[in-house]
Amino acid sequence: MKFWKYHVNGNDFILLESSHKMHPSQITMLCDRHKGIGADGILCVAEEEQVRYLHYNADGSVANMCGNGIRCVAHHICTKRHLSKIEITILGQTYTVALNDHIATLYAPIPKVLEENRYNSGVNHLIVSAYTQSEDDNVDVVKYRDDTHFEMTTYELGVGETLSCGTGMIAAFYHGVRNQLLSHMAIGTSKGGYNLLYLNDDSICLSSCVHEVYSGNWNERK
Ligand SMILES: N[C@H](CCC[C@H](N)C(=O)O)C(=O)O
Repeated sequence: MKFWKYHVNGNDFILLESSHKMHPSQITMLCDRHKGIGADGILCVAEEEQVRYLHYNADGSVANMCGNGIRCVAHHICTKRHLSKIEITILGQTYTVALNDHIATLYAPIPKVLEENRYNSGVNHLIVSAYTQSEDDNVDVVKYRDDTHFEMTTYELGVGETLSCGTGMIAAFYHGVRNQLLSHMAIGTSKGGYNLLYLNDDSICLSSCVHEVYSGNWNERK
């Protein structure tokens, strides 16, 4: 089966044009960085009139949303269909992504505030200043540098530490704005690179470069 390898700021994915459910053992094998292709997750894209996709974490679990993965899907489809904007559905929720050259902008709804430092920006994020373990949340260790800059390290459910996280960026940015630590536009940096974030009346824009690294054939073994 043909696959494409994508990343946004080092959060990397194997993209498959397939609507078949995958078995966890196939997922862990493909995401294995020594014995497989190697990735933080798999994006299974069903190309109907409305583009839908499923996001699998490297451990085989399903993620409800991924701010970086959805921008890789958008890049893939927009490039193929010569579009500059697309709507993509993941588990019944539809998001808009715009593509300008290789820069993808996700228009995400304002995160739900679950607790003072817990948000749902598609998936749950706990915003902390020093690492704490959580079974139910992605954990973002955030340092707010000044009112337009913050730095973040994310420990993701189903993956572990990643080089960047889109929904984490959105949650950390919104937390910063709510607590008067950030203005309505900021740059969020993680080990893998940076995003530009902007707060509108009813959405948060998240912009960064998407990279298609290579494509190849996966030899499915029985
Ligand atoms: N890397 C993703 C988040 C995936 C979250 C996932 N690991 C989970 O909650 O299961 C992002 O860019 O938003």
